[in-house]
Order: sequence, then C-alpha cells, then structure tokens
Amino acid sequence: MRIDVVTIFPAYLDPLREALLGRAVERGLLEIAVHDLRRWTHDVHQAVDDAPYGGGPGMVMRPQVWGEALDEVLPAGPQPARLVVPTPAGRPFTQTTARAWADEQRLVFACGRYEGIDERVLLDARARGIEVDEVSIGDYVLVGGEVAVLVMVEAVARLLPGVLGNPRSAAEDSFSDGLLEGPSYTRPETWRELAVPDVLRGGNHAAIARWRRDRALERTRDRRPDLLDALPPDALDAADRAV
Ligand SMILES: N#Cc1c(-c2ccc3ccn(Cc4ccncc4)c3c2)n[nH]c1N
Repeated sequence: MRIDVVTIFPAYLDPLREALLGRAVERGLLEIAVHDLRRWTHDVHQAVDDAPYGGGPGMVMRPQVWGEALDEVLPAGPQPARLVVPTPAGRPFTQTTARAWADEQRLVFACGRYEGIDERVLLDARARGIEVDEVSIGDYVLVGGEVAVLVMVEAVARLLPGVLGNPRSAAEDSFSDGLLEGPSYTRPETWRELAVPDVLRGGNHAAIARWRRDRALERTRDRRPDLLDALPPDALDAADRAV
C-alpha cells in the first residue's frame, strides 16, 4: 500500500516514521509520502486560504492550490486510489472502515485547516472518477485534519500483513467480534495486594475463553451498549445472554 498525505504542516506527520509504522516502512510493507501543500502555490505569500463566500467566521482553503496538488499526487487514470478527507462533518471512521481501506492499493489523505477545503475540490475529484471519503474520527472538533490522519493511518496500517508481530492481535482486539475487549493482566501474580484472576492462571483454555468473553460482554454492555444492539441476532449464544 502507498499512502500520500497532503498538508500545510508536514512535520505533524513525523510520527508516521516512528515505532511500528516506521519499521513497516523500512521493511517495505507500506510506502508513506508527505507533501507540503504550499508547493503548489505561486504567490510570494504562498496563500492557501481565502475568505468564505457568504461570509461567516474563519477562512476556507483555496481550490486552485488543492486542485494542482491532487492533479499531481492523485492523477486521474486507471490506478485504484481513494481520496480521504477528514472533516468534523464526515461519516464515522470505524474499525470497519479501517478494514475496508486496508485492501486499497493507494490512499491519499487531504489534510484541511481553517474551516475546511472548498467543496469544489471534492466535486472535481469525484468527477475525475476518484473515490472520495469524507470521514470523522469522532464527535469533537479539531483544528485540522493531521491528527485524524495519524489516527486513521495507524488503524489501517496495523491491519496490513506483516505489520503486527502477531496477526492474532488484530483478529482479537476490540471491535473484531463486535465487542470491546476485556481486561488484561501480566506478571506479577499479585501487585499492591491485587491478584490476577485465578482462572487466567489455571490453564483451562475453555474456562479462560469463557471468562474473557464474559468480561468483554460486561464491559461492552456498560460502556458501549450501542455495539450490543448492533450485533447480528445470532451473535450471542445462550451463555452470552446469561452474562
Ligand atoms: N476527522 C476529523 C475531525 C475534525 C477536523 C478535520 C479536518 C479539519 C480541517 C479543518 N478543521 C477545523 C474545523 C473545520 C470545520 N469546522 C470546525 C473546525 C478540521 C477538523 N474535527 N473533528 C474531527 N473528528
């Protein structure tokens, strides 16, 4: 997978070169290119924004600059690519989104700032046959798209083959079965007079699986009842429903 990010703050994306993602890039499991949007300005001030038509607070990012940038970074043509535009007005970005995008050959992220990007940039991209997803990472307002891109790139990249040391981690983490994952423990057996649950030390794998499922169901019911409501009818068996 190749990931391109266009932004006026390239340094915001430096964390993509660190740790797990940095190692995945070094190992050739994915490519990441970050582009400074000001490269496509032609004025001495390198202006990327202007006042909104119709008035209102803040500024809007100019279509000319974004148009030239995306023409170069995401040229029209047969290559399958997806343009992702983070916005507080977007569809929710979820684990399901991350899983779907993990199958893409190319992802291009457009990081807006100010009040966002002129709508015609997205219309033009769609008119050029490019899949455009406007997505939000949560119901709160950020100052720009860069932090959202860090979140989404990490969520997608960890699903790529070979990125995580143990592929079971991605298969068994929260949301993989529609539930939140339960509590985890490691050594020592007792810490500050708090003991690891006996079942986890007992070696009975069926009992451990049942205990973990029960804790996941309890936690999901307590913190995210909406996820339980969204489960398919046959997702919970009699033992689950008894929790
Ligand atoms: N994903 C995502 C987001 C953003 C987000 C994303 C991109 C941009 C570009 C500019 N802004 C600032 C802004 C724009 C419009 N209205 C208010 C503020 C952004 C916010 N905020 N909250 C989220 N969950």
